[in-house]
Amino acid sequence: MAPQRRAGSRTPESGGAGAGARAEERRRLSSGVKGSVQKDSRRKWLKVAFLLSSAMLGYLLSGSYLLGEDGVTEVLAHQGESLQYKFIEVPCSEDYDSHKRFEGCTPRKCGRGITDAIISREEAERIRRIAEKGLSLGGSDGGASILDLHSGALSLGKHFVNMYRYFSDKVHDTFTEEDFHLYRDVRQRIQQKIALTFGISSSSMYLTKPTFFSRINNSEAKTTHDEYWHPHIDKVTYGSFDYTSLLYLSDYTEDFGGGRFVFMDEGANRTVEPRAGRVSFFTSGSENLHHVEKVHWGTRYAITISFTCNPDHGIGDPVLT
Ligand SMILES: O=C(O)CCC(=O)C(=O)O
Ligand SMILES: [Fe+2]
Repeated sequence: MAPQRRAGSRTPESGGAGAGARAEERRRLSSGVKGSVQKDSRRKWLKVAFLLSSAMLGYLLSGSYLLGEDGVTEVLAHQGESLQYKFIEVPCSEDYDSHKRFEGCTPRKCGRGITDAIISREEAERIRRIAEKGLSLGGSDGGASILDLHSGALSLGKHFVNMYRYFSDKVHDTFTEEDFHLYRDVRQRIQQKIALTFGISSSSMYLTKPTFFSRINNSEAKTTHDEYWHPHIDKVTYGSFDYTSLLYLSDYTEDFGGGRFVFMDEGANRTVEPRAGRVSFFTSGSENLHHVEKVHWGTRYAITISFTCNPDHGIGDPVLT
């Protein structure tokens, strides 16, 4: 080591006064060695700490976890991955206690599921075309337009119209029976997946309203109906919902930027990146508080299909009227 080499070159003495000098030199050498050992071990620890923190940062930035302003952001489903099935159980909130309970349907098990395996990309594209056709009749002045095939509600400027009445002459040229069959088929498959996941009978749950296509772009909001980004609880917002499902009809980062779905948990945001054909479903109480990020560019299409346990709040599949 450099200090020893330097000291060694300066120790030619022997015996007498030289002994004291050597003792002094040994002490100096020994303290030099100790100092250098200490420095060495400090360096080693610094290296270990650096490697550990780099590994941690790498992990956090690897795409599954990111540190955001509100703590940790975890991606539950990346747009680029095809997910067979993923389920995350969360404790049920007490929200269901303040409503009439329907044993065998009202959630006892709560959580979130995501699957890319029950609706194909081709089917998603066909459904998206239904949305495009319908919404081409109207559309909001702001960034969020909806079309509800059941009630006929369609965004038009700053309001809604009943498409079946307002565009009665055009509706039959716009949609086909096949479109409505596809909706029913998709609704049934999602309903079965939800029933299987939560251990309930598919026949104990009913489609409920509103059930709607959404089209979102980055136009400035003109009315509160355009403000889709607020955190909310579906059971509070929509009343009858017990199980919410979302079928995505376009792709995050390919068709639009922003617009991820975010579960807002204490200390963590958990996101679902939209992917055409991806179904995300969850129990509708406050255990699944969520919001949609603002869309920065492009156009985002999705459809909300939800279910209730209360037969009085059930609706039939949309029909071409
Ligand atoms: O489009 C989405 O991802 C979510 C929409 C939503 O939260 C809702 O319809 O209640
Ligand atoms: Fe919602």
